[in-house]
Amino acid sequence: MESEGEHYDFERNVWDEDDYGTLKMSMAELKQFITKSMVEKSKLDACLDIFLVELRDIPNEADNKLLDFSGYTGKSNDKLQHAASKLRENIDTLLPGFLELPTGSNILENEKLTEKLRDRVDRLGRDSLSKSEFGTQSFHAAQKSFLDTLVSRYCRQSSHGRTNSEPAPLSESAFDKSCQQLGQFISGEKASATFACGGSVSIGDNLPPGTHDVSPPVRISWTAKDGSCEHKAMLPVSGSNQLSAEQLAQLVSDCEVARFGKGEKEIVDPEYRKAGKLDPTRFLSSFHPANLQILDDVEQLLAPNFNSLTENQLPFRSLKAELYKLNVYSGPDGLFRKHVDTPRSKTQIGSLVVCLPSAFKGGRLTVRHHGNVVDFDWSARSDSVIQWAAFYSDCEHEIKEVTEGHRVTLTYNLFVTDSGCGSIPRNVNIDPKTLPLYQLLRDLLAKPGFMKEGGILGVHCSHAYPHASSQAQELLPRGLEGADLAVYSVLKSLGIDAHVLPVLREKHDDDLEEVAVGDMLRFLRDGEEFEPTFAQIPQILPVESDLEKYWKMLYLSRRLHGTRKIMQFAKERKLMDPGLFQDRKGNYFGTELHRYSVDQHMFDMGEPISEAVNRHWPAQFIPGITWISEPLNKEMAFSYLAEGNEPSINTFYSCATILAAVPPFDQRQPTRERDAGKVHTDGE
Ligand SMILES: O=C(O)CCC(=O)C(=O)O
Ligand SMILES: [Fe+2]
Repeated sequence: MESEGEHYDFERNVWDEDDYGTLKMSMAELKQFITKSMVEKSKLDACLDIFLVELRDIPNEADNKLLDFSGYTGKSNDKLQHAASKLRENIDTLLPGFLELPTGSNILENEKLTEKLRDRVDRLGRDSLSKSEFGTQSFHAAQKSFLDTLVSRYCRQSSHGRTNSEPAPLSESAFDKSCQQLGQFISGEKASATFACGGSVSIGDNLPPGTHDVSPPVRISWTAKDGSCEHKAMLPVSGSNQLSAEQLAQLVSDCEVARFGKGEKEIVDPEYRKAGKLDPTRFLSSFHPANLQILDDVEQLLAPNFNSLTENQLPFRSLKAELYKLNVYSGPDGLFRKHVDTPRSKTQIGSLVVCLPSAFKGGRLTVRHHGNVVDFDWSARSDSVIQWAAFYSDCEHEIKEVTEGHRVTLTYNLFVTDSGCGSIPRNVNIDPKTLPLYQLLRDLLAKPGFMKEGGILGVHCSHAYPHASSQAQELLPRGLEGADLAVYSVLKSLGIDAHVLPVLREKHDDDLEEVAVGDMLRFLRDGEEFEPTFAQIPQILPVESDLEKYWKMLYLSRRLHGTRKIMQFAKERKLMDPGLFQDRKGNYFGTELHRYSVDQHMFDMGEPISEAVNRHWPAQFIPGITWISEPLNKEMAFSYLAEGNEPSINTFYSCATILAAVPPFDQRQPTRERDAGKVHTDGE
């Protein structure tokens, strides 16, 4: 590592204390030169790849020697010539003047071009040119979506006459502030992103045993006020059923006046709380939140186990709900003003309110936490579904006036218990719109300046998951917890393509960086031109027939060597905002949640990381990510034996991330108000 004050010695390609006069070129010129050179290289490679894919499908007598043109005879030769003329046309389109060929001459006899073709074949590796793989390599949906986002951002930024690196219209500081705000919201033990959540369950008759997401009508029985007899009611009250309407009225009249705690005392004050109550000693209900997975959902979101995991283990924790009261808030003026519930014990973490199906108007529940607000307005569907909300104990909340009907709720105190049994991940029934994060993200995406041309948002998972285990594919994203679950389901509900993917923790390619930065520094000092070097991950992209798009895909998936060092150099010499190179910085993401593997073969110690990644851990390089949280929980990704002075084991680690492809502003879905509904977090 270089410390402050050290400098780079051009001649010896090392950093030392010597100083080095004035620079002939600026960082901006360096960047421009590199971009131009990489763009040209990508354009040429795009033309060559498209040609090679065509060539591969033409029968050739010179077995497998793709570039031995004498092996193509008869019809094959016709096809070859056709492919060649297309190659020529493509090169003339993308790189006019490059070929310097007289019209009519044969492009395949051009030395410069055949050399480039041979280089390209070598680079791709002869194996990958074998029929089955080259050009048709199956591409994961996630990779495709991120590549598309990158390409579209690149096109839109260049067509607006700005360079890639200039800040988007939202000023850089405003953008950073938004991201910071988002980051604070989702990290930390009691992240604001998850202070409350809610959902709904529909009602059905004659359900098969084992139904978890639909509830039968709810039966309630209670003792009369004077204890003389038992009454029963069924909710919802069906329209024409006079009898059940009377039963509901009976329930309301059998309630006692609800009190509330003020200091040490429990008092009655209809200005502050106007409601009826039944204590659990007086009633029974057929409803239990555990039967409908409500408790599991709440547990996954509000009570994940923080930082208490050993590697590769499933989190165990459990949430218990204790029935506290049945309450009725009736029109025209039932209400409960702002208050915080009194925790019943140290292990209580929150409250659960379940609103039984009974028609009413008004009665909105508002929950607040550190300046964030979530509303639960249940009136619209109050007659037909069960609706619920859960929130942390320290949240202030209130119920606005019920203007008509009866708002019947069951309230529960939520406790955490030390151990439970590991739960199998499943679909979550929480409505993302009820999550505090929903509003924040929706508002952010509604700003034209926020990622105006689209972009990629990266969030490191804040909980530990066995993301490199053999069960990882089944576990995630369904088993996401707390803030991670909130981020993922809110993004999805806002129409943003999000995926849980591993990101490689990198060791630096110091040798490569050193050589590459030497070239860059010589350019700065003397204006000496050079060929930028880069890593290519994945080695082969699916060859696009859309030439424009394909070369851009190649360009953006190439990682420039020397980026890290040149940024450091610029920073030390205060040359300019090293952010100019920021958009070339990026990370390697697994194409899916790979299972940890060990390769028994011996490899060269000094081999570039990209080679190891291409061989062991199918990945994609994604530059210019906007990270909004720090990496926390790493797991081993892959290991291999490396041959150096002594053989050693080289291990790479990865972290689980949620990666989101944010479309450009004009392509974002306007957020329609949707019904509170089920969110599938199983991928689609
Ligand atoms: O019914 C509700 O929505 C909340 C009730 C409540 O806040 C309470 O009982 O403490
Ligand atoms: Fe309350």
